[in-house]
Amino acid sequence: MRVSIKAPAKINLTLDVLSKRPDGYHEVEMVMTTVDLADRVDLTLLESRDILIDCSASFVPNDMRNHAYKAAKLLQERYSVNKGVHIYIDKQIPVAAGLAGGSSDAAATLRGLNRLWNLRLSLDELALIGEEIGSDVPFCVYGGTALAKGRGEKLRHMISPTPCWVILAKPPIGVSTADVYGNLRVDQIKKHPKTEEMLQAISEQDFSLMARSLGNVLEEVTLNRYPQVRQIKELMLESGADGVLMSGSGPTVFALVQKEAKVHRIYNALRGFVKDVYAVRMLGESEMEILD
Ligand SMILES: C[C@](O)(CO)[C@H](O)COP(=O)(O)OP(=O)(O)OC[C@H]1O[C@@H](n2ccc(N)nc2=O)[C@H](O)[C@@H]1O
Ligand SMILES: Nc1ncnc2c1ncn2[C@@H]1O[C@H](COP(=O)(O)OP(=O)(O)OP(=O)(O)O)[C@@H](O)[C@H]1O
Repeated sequence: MRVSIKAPAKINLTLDVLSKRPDGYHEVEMVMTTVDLADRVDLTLLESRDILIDCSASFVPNDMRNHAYKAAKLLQERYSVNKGVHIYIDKQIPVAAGLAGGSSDAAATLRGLNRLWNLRLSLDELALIGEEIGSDVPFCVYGGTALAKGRGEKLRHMISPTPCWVILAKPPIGVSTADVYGNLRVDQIKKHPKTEEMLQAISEQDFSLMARSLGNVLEEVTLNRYPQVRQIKELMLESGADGVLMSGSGPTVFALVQKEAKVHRIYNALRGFVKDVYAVRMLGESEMEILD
């Protein structure tokens, strides 16, 4: 028996940091949404309790360090499951990019194993388990669009933003999320994003307000360290993007574009500069489908 699950990337439309917590995490307030750039996670039932993992990208760990492996192990132990699984990840989302690729693979594994192992858990129960793997995993369990608080696990689900194009460009550097948060001085943040305006833009389906309300306090940390990220932002804006922002801790930068006619121009301008460029659509929650 086998199930295949779509594991989409996320972008942060806003990312604000409110304080540093005693546990080392940061209290955040951020608006996240899924986009149509996705890994595929194939789960094949094993009659033994083995958890085996393979990935199409050789540089992704294929052992207990993989977030999908952690998800399977946690579920198996928590619910005393006497079956196992072979996990295959067809990697399409760039790694260590600020797009939550590993978190989405873990979330897809939770959703898929819920079916494969017949656990009958709710999405809320899966999200609680996801919290133990990483701060972005609960959001990835549901997908769609949400306001996230706490360390990222407290979610308020929202309708999807008005449809638009998202052009993603990743420079050839990997960024550690822990390093970026570690280099942020919360008391010295110059400009906090206007989260309320972003929420209004989404609920009123106002594209131009959404493009104007983009903001991410981690951007300054990564931009100062990696000038290529700033260059990509400038190139996107010069080529006609309606709004531009770094996603998560970076280094991926995304452009929001309403008119399809502009997409090719921006895509081509970026391809002359970096290899990893994608033009995709935002995803609604109904598209978080199991493939077979
Ligand atoms: C940057 C974002 O991707 C935006 O969505 C998330 O805030 C990070 O989510 P993530 O990669 O799932 O993060 P985790 O795996 O939970 O944490 C990685 C590291 O990032 C830092 N971290 C993460 C989340 C948070 N709210 N505060 C933090 O300070 C911590 O140092 C932590 O050790
Ligand atoms: N299934 C997986 N896919 C990608 N990376 C994984 C996976 N499992 C573990 N990792 C490890 O996690 C690290 C971060 O990868 P990932 O692609 O999830 O980062 P990210 O997109 O920056 O995440 P986030 O946006 O949540 O901070 C990588 O260095 C990789 O070694």
